[in-house]
Amino acid sequence: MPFFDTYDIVFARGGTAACIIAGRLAQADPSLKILVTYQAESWALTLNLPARFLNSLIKGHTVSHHRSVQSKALGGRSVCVPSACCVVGGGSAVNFMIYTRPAASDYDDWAKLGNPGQWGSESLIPLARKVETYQEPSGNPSVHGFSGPIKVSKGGCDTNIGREFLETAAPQYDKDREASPSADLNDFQTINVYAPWHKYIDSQTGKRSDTAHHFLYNLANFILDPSESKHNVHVSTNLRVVRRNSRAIGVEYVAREDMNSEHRLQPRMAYASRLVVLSSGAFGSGIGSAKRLAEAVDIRSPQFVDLPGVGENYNDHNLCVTLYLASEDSDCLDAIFSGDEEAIKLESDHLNNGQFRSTSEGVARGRLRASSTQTRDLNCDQPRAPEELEELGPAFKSLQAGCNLGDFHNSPTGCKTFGMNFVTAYPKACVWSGEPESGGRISVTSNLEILSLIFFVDISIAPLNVGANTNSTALVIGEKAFLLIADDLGISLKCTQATREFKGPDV
Ligand SMILES: Cc1cc2nc3c(=O)[nH]c(=O)nc-3n(C[C@H](O)[C@H](O)[C@H](O)COP(=O)(O)OP(=O)(O)OC[C@H]3O[C@@H](n4cnc5c(N)ncnc54)[C@H](O)[C@@H]3O)c2cc1C
Repeated sequence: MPFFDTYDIVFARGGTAACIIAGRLAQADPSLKILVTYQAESWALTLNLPARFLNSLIKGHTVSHHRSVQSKALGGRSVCVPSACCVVGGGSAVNFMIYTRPAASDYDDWAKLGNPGQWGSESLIPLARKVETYQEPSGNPSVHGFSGPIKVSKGGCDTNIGREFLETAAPQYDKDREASPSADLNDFQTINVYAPWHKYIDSQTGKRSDTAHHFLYNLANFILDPSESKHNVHVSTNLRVVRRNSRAIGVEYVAREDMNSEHRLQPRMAYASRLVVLSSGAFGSGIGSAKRLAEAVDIRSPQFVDLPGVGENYNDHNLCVTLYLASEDSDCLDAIFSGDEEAIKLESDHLNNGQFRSTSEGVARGRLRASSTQTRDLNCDQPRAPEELEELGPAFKSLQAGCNLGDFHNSPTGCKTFGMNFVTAYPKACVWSGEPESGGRISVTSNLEILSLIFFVDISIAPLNVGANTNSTALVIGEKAFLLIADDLGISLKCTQATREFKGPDV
């Protein structure tokens, strides 16, 4: 016999964007009963030591690996695309913490696609400021925020290897571009400069700054244990969105406390009286073309909406990592990556501040389709136009030149370069194609007893990929969605509820 609970708002999965929305809603109206569901037992609690960011990737507990079909453009190889999986805070809890924002024109392109006034840079840059505390006193206040929950800093220290790169790469080997330790690559305008990358790291605590810690765990009315009913914001494990006829009515889940009890794996039903928010990142949303999903081997669950464009314009972003021999005294993370406990202890508070330039973004395209509940058909092959590859060429070359300098750190075997791809989005206007003016909202209001809306909010609603890493855009989407949802539900934006520094069992 299942248990039943009724909440005002139920989140199916809680990644970067979802934690912002849940946290802001709880702050705006502390009486709201909110449930955030996610799968399995991974909390962001123990993932906030920056220097160990590769651990979450390697272990595979918090990241799923999607392998593409073999691609001619990659010489017959396939790429492996990691994606946050089964962790509260999603990508913000497991990603590489690199703070890169897109050009303002990227957001303006979204507006031009039929979303005027709501999704251009004029509306979104204030939200990018709102979400952050930029811990550089020299930061330009027209583009950076100084009182938001997410902390951005240099990560604690400059490295000798990064300094040397800046001192030699541009002046000697890439005379077309400047190098400046103080240039701001994240002012939505600056391009073509060598400068340090900032990180989502709090310079005061030395810890990762993720949305789980700064929007959920620190809420005064948040608890880990939903059986303490006086609290209003809960997180629970293992879920399945349940629908009745054409409506989402809530989420079926297995509660944390049931995992080890006699009720083990007994499903509970969490009804949503006002809203279900589906926020599963680029690989998890489960929406798309009805025809394609019907073709998939074992996907039998009925669809809420038929959105044929979804998945057909997958964009990845490329990151070129150049390997070279460095002198023994270089600051690096090798000891930490190889598990040296002493080095881990020493470095526990700070991620070294690597400084390198990434190549152009968003050049590989393809498609991403569910082929069963377990597998996805990820194809990164088409169209990878020759002119796009040409764009990458000079970037590869200048990276190689910059890293293979006789007077810098010479590699006797020559420089080896390899490409890495990380998940960003499959951004063919999956939600906006239906209702551009509604900005990410799909209304399923017919004959409702309980639920009025289901809201899809994550990086996959971006109608075009951005020329940057995507966490900053997921943060902005979260802030924007909060405003839209609050407006829909008639929630006042006046914040009344206190937040606190999270004092949980972290590292
Ligand atoms: C390894 C890695 C490194 C990255 N590095 C950077 C970086 O340095 N800088 C940057 O700006 N961006 C980076 N990103 C990208 C950035 O983290 C994402 O763009 C951002 O997190 C997207 O937010 P979202 O809210 O759309 O979805 P997510 O944060 O991905 O949240 C989706 C949620 O759905 C859940 N979920 C999805 N599918 C399933 C499933 N099948 N079962 C159970 N749960 C599921 C996940 O647990 C997660 O909580 C990185 C991403 C990865 C994976």
